[in-house]
Amino acid sequence: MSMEDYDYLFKIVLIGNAGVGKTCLVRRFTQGLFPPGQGATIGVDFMIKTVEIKGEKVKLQIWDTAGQERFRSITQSYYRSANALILTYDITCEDSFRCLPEWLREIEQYANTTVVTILVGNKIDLLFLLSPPLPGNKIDLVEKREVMRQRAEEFANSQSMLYLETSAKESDNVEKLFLDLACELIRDAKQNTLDNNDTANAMPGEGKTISYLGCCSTN
Ligand SMILES: Nc1nc2c(ncn2[C@@H]2O[C@H](COP(=O)(O)OP(=O)(O)OP(=O)(O)O)[C@@H](O)[C@H]2O)c(=O)[nH]1
Repeated sequence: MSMEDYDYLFKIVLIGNAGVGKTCLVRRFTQGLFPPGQGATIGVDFMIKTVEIKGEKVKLQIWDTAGQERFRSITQSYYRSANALILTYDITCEDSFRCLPEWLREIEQYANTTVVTILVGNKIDLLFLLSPPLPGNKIDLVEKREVMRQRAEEFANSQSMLYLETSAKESDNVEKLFLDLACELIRDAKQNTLDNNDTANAMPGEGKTISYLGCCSTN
């Protein structure tokens, strides 16, 4: 691959429980669609999208991993070279939130110390579900959310992660998710060049912490 097509190349890996919407987030961002009847990912899959940020071409290599436990040993091997991880859960599924500490242990064990991690609560379009109204009744609004935003934000803060809520279905915050990550990675890369410190080749070690990331729009 020639360096001429882009200024930066970053590898982003999506992880999280099965069915939380990782594939749909990737498809929405890379292809602009919400795939109907999306089947479970087998092993890993990847897509590429090049974006332009402040006049610089950024090539994003996006790896979508299977959430199912039986693929864990395959997917773990993709953590190491990731520049960023998108840890995804489903805001309408408490179970997918409760598994987050388990995912964080995986990150600590397999990812690079310099990896940028963002927590994403997906499916915000399911916040309210319109149940079919009975004749003469008012339309019912049903709260589908099982994980309150504040709780998720507090968890993300405690783990020094950014937090974002998305809908792959309605396209809410999906562009923002990937573009903010790209901005953060560019900033890190520039900082590393300044420090003359090639963290891209850093080896994972014991007792890692997850690096804090600020967000493009806030700086
Ligand atoms: N309402 C709603 N449904 C979604 C959204 N994102 C994904 N889904 C649905 O959730 C189901 C699982 O989506 P996937 O993208 O396959 O989930 P995944 O996390 O990639 O699952 P694995 O590949 O098994 O790890 C599918 O039925 C999607 O249509 C969303 O933003 N809103």
